[in-house]
Amino acid sequence: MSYIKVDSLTKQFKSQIRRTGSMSAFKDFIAPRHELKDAVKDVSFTIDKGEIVGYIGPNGAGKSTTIKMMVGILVPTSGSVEIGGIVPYENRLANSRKIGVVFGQRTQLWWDIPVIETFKLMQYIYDIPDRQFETNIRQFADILGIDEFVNTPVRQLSLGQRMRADLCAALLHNPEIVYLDEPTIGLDVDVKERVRGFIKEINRTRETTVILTTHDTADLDKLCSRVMVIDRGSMMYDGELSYLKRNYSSHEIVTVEIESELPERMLRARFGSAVTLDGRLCHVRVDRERESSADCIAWFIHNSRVLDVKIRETDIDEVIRNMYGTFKNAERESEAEAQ
Ligand SMILES: Nc1ncnc2c1ncn2[C@@H]1O[C@H](COP(=O)(O)OP(=O)(O)OP(=O)(O)O)[C@@H](O)[C@H]1O
Repeated sequence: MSYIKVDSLTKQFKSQIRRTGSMSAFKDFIAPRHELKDAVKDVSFTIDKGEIVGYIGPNGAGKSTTIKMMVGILVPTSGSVEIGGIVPYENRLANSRKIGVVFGQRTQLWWDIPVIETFKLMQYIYDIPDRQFETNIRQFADILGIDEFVNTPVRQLSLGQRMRADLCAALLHNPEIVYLDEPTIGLDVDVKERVRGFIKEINRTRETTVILTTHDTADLDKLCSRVMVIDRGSMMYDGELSYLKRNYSSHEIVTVEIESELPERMLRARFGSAVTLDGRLCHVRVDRERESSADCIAWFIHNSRVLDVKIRETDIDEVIRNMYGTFKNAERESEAEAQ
């Protein structure tokens, strides 16, 4: 049976319509006009216990609004949410014991006190037994490497240190679900890896359900096999990440390091403007409709001594743009057929 059930969820916000023309500001002040906008429109999905699901979409798509209804901060205009038998916005206290939340751009830690004191406050608020508290701190400190700054006041932490402390704080009470909003934004590569490793480990060992919003393709690759894509409030896709990438990723960037530089003329003759040169590094934008990365690499191997090869896939925002473009074209075609 599904652990999270979201059914026909809709949230409308009232926003003011601004007039234009003479005296518009005055008219807006005297007689404001409003309209209702759907931030989330008829969204339905279910999630099983222990799943890691990526919830992705462009800015303003409706991700945070959905999450806010799932954590109980916002009440839906219509539709429903049920999490482990609890309706979050009707029973916020019971729901808050089940969930942990991390927002990459904000912190829930107390700014002026050392990290460990913040953790102790969490222990008090959630009434965490000493043994659980100590075991968790030890385990989280090991994976996240927080020992070195656990006595430092939060305001003196770097972004990467703060994010690790935030993750730790959000999981001390053993929540059944964690909502992670851009947990790796702005972090360096090592810290990103630590954070991803931690999320994976918590999911594997504790069966914690993870709902992750991110614009970082690597987060999705490393953590989620299932993604839900929302755009303009509506669910566009719910399924395998691999399917999405296979079908809507238009290109890859192949970077080849060669032992000695090739003549630019020769590279242009083969790849045209798709190649960018950076000394012995050649970056080629491979259009997947026209050729494969393997063909591109084979050409370099044939014409030079190749030292290293890296392939970078299309980022997730572009995948979504491509998907959205395909849907729009299909819509236009079916409208044309109907006429
Ligand atoms: N309190 C509010 N009042 C009015 N409109 C709002 C409110 N909160 C969100 N919106 C609008 O609802 C839409 C969805 O916003 P939401 O924050 O859910 O998007 P998002 O997908 O989380 O975007 P981002 O990736 O930028 O965080 C946007 O058009 C936003 O302007």
